Amino acid sequence: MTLQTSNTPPHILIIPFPAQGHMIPLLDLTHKIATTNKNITITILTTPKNQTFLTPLLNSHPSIIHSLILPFPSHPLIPPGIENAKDLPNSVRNIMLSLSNLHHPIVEWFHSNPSPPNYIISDMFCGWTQNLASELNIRRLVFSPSGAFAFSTMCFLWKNLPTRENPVDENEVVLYHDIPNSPKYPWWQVSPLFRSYVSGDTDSEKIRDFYLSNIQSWGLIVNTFDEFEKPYLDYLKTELGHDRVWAVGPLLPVDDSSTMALQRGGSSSVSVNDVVSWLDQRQDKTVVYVCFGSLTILTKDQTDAIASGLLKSGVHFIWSIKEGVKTKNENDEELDFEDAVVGRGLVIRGWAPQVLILRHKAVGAFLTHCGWNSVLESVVAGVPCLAWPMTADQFVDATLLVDELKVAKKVCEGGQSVPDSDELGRVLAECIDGSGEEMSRALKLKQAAVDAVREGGSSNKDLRCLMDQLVIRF
Ligand SMILES: O=c1ccn([C@@H]2O[C@H](COP(=O)(O)OP(=O)(O)O[C@H]3O[C@H](CO)[C@@H](O)[C@H](O)[C@H]3O)[C@@H](O)[C@H]2O)c(=O)[nH]1
Repeated sequence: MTLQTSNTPPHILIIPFPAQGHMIPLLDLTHKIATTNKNITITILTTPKNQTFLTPLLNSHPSIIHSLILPFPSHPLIPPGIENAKDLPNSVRNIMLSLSNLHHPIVEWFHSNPSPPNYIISDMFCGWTQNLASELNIRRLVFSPSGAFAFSTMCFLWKNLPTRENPVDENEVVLYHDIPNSPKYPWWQVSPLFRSYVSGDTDSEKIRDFYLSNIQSWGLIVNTFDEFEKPYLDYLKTELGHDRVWAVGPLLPVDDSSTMALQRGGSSSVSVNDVVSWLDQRQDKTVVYVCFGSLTILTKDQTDAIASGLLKSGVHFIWSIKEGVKTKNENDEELDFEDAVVGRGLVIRGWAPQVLILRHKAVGAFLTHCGWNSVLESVVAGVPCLAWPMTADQFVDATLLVDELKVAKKVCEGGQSVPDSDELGRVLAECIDGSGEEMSRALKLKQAAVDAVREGGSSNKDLRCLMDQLVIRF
């Protein structure tokens, strides 16, 4: 590829995927890039309903970062007004397909721009931007909000297209034979995006093309760090056939009182001061934080089992949950769960200030679905996890935490599974009694994460190396 050259500093077009677990880390990366090189110009592509998520970033870097707002392309299966997976969690695949129709509007914008971008950095769910970058004669870097292990499994699946011998056996094992440690998972734990692939189907082939395009991208930026996932980062370099793989994580704001930290992915639905003062009244490492990310919708049975497990455990807890939870008192009368646990539990309906909660010294464990951002946030906080992987990359993430690094215990698995509330209550009580070895390992891992992003640390070096490449190559 012969690139256009210019004397002006580079201009980067950032294309996030509209789901909180994807937008949050890419916006964190954008913040880091803008902080590292103040001569750069950055444009972030968004659609009208997602633009508010950019506000803290635009306010922090008004002369560097700008937004490009394009209408959300309609899709027959996405109701009008829905532009973010958080509002329709099962729509991720359709949103991927729909967003690819932004190709032409972006080409038009590019050609009308006096200083158009020299690079695209786009989410791994926006594989269509690889063709876009080729057409514009610029380079694309794919951003993985998932870890290197998870990204490796996705490359493997879409390249090799493993199938089942018995097409109705959900337990048939998929062996990722060339990935380090030769991991294997039953079919039902394989990415649903891959499981929905039907050879020859137009949309399925588009999704496959998106993933194969990720593999062809000029560079790969992963929200992870060397000490956490080195074998998988090395594997990716071999697999992609080049060294332009940068591990720049954990991409978390360092200062938790900054607006960037407090408004990650949305404003808290409760007063942050109230949450902090509630936590301040608890002893160190006695509170369990419960949250399953931005997309999980628990069934009633799951919600009831968690509520009952929390009641039986006797632990202090914060539970961030979308739906309301009911329970019964000793007279068998129904009441709001939050009213039944006053003094012991805080129920946050909506959006919780997760990073701030995890970093509070009162928090001793995190019951999580193992979404990659939650994983990194717990690692940075030094909080051991109780893992309940449900879907997507979460089984792979749980393997890393539970089996490889041993900083978590598995309590349940599967998006439809319902834990036994007695057992859950017992594990919840045990996890904060100080007897587990997970805590000391979690503290060591925390140190490694903190060191990675420190001046001279592996992620800090990778970020600088990435920035140098962007400036020099341009
Ligand atoms: O009340 C809440 C709930 C969530 N969060 C934040 O939202 C993000 C959630 O991200 P993550 O933990 O990764 O979960 P998901 O939202 O489920 O993320 C999707 O995207 C991730 C990155 O690819 C994948 O690892 C997950 O499996 C996938 O479900 C985290 O930063 C949380 O701190 C809050 O701040 N408050």
